Amino acid sequence: MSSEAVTRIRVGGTAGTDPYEVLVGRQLLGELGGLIGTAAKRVAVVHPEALAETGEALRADLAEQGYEAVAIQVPNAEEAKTAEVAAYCWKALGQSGFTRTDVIVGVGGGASTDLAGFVAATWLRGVRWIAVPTTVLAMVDAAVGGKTGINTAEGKNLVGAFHPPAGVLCDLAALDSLQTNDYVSGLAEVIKAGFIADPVILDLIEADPQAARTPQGPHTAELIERSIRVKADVVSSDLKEAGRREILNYGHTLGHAIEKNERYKWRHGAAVSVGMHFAAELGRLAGRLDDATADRHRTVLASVGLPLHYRHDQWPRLLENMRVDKKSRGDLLRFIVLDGLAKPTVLEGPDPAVLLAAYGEVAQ
Ligand SMILES: NC(=O)c1ccc[n+]([C@@H]2O[C@H](COP(=O)([O-])OP(=O)(O)OC[C@H]3O[C@@H](n4cnc5c(N)ncnc54)[C@H](O)[C@@H]3O)[C@@H](O)[C@H]2O)c1
Ligand SMILES: O=C(O)C(=O)C[C@@H](O)[C@H](O)[C@H](O)COP(=O)(O)O
Ligand SMILES: [Zn+2]
Repeated sequence: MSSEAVTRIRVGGTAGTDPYEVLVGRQLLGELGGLIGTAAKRVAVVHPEALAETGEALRADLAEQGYEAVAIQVPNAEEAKTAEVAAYCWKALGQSGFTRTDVIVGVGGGASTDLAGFVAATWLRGVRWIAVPTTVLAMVDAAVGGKTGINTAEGKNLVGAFHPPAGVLCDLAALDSLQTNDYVSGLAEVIKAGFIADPVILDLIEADPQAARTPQGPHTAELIERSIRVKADVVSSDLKEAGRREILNYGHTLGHAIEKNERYKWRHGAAVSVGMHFAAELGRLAGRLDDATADRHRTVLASVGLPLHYRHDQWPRLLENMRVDKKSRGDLLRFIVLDGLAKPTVLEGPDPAVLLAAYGEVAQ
């Protein structure tokens, strides 16, 4: 992809939802004014501490364009996804007289865009918002599809709303300042998209895993765009997770349980990586998944430096945590597993002995 090229990926527009575009390229912030539109008087830029300069530059730019622009700085990472931080944002909006025609811009990683989207979904029962994701994970997954939310003491993303953005601007230049572990964490969702829908993603990573770990890798834009297309396709057909959208939860049942167990100090992608390893072993032991595809999980995840294992003594706590997973129905645990490469399906109420055996492969 040349530095000038912009890829536009359409999302939604079905079943009464408004369509929007995900733009992938460089120097995309010129698109922001058009997305905000002329009805808005005020714009709130929600950004994490790590992007204080970016947030302020955006605010100043919007102010120059004539908007009453405020920057709302929130904590980095999962510390932003709390009721207290949401309340802080509501207060800032209230104090600036934010009305239904005004617009929120959520800048940052998935934690920031989840929070900003949730604040947009709840303020005045829903205002327009635009996502400016700045991590791989937020570009390929969190900022697309309208799942917004925060965590509670009882679990991950337990409070939230489906509230799609009006547009998503993925400026690849933002990735240059990411720490390596944050970059790599995002690759877990890229690899997820590979296993559930687009195996070319896996081929591209396997061709040069070291290059895939950096924004300078030759396939960065293609990996990001392919993953976005997977997500866009799924959420366009099932925005509110009535069925098919559950496949995007591959690896997340155990992954979210690990995140809660670690008090959200692990990156989401790292936990999902262990969760995908577990889901692969579960699929294998349930007689669904062939050995080669199950083994491929270990090799491709490990090749980019993602974790495969978790503490052996934690199974009872993880099992407890998994009960509040959103795919659970009553006491029935439900997992996404693969029937084969790119053939995701639901495994309902697996035998507890099979679950334990699958965890045995992951435990260390
Ligand atoms: N809504 C969804 O559909 C969806 C999908 C996947 C994940 N998520 C959520 O996304 C979150 C994880 O997102 P993440 O992996 O982006 O982590 P993150 O948002 O926690 O960001 C990681 C760290 O990088 C910093 N950062 C962000 N952009 C930066 C940049 N360009 N340069 C330097 N530092 C930067 C952040 O401030 C943070 O400290 C989790 O809360 C997860 O639940 C949501
Ligand atoms: O968009 C979805 O749907 C997903 O499941 C994508 C996941 O990567 C993401 O982590 C999502 O936030 C998990 O949703 P949850 O409903 O299990 O909280
Ligand atoms: Zn995820």
